[in-house]
Amino acid sequence: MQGKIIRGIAGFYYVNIEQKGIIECKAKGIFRNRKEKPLVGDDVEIEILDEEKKAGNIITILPRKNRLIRPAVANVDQAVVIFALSYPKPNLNLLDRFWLSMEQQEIPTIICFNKSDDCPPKEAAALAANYEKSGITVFITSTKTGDGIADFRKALSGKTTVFAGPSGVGKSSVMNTLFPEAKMETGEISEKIKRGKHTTRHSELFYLGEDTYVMDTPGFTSLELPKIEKEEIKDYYPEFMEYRDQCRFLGCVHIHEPDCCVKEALEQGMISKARYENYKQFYEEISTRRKY
Ligand SMILES: Nc1nc2c(ncn2[C@@H]2O[C@H](COP(=O)(O)OP(=O)(O)OP(=O)(O)O)[C@@H](O)[C@H]2O)c(=O)[nH]1
Ligand SMILES: [Zn+2]
Repeated sequence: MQGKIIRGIAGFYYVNIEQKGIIECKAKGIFRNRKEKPLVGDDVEIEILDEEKKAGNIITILPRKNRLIRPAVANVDQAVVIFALSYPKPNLNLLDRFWLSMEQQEIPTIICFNKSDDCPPKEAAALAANYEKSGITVFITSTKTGDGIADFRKALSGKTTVFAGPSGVGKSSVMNTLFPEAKMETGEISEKIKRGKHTTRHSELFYLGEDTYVMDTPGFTSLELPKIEKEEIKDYYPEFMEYRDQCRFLGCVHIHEPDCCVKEALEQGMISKARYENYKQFYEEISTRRKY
């Protein structure tokens, strides 16, 4: 029987089986011998030992698509970074950092700007456009009015998604609004998520029905840039792509070089100034970091 590990505590792994529920499993000795440790998010093959007690054994870990270190989770389909449109004011530098860090790990990332009820629609649309121009998917939502929730929900359906965002942007509210039935099934999802966040360090997936899983990560206020070369950062900016072959220098990083088409596009307003300024800052940050 096949399922997914949703949490692991003290040698027990809790495996969710579609239509059947959660089975408490032990990992058989073979894994310990091979130093192969099951991870939250792993798809596993299990055998049921006791139907009534819902107890079983993990027999095989199916091949992992990917794994994140922080939070520790396997088989992530995508990440969602949530910011509020009003309060706390969106920190776009942090947003771009997060996006860069996820993309570098090959995890597709989408953006959710919440609290649209508290922001002039024009302002929200302009902000979203900066990212959409770069080929990034943006959802604008409000848990107060329900704006954008149905579309956002579709984007999560059937996937395993890691949520991240600073404290107070409405992560718990969004999850509760997206999946009210999960709230009923699992008790207070927001309470559970909060508890997981503040009192324990282990990661936990929440099953929201129909092969849909989410994981909340602790609200972050800063984020170290991933370990990449400064010359590589530009490759994570899809909006630079169409210009890069036109720059005078091969391998132009679009900062100090003459005849740089990215800088020209910036001056003509084709590229978001905020995104570019963050790019420059990341470049400089990595340059100085490499001196140490
Ligand atoms: N105006 C407005 N307020 C919202 C919206 N969504 C959430 N809030 C409010 O924002 C505050 C924070 O919401 P939470 O859901 O607790 O935010 P969180 O991101 O989970 O916060 P942490 O648990 O601290 O990480 C609460 O007072 C919510 O009522 C929204 O769409 N519009
Ligand atoms: Zn250039």
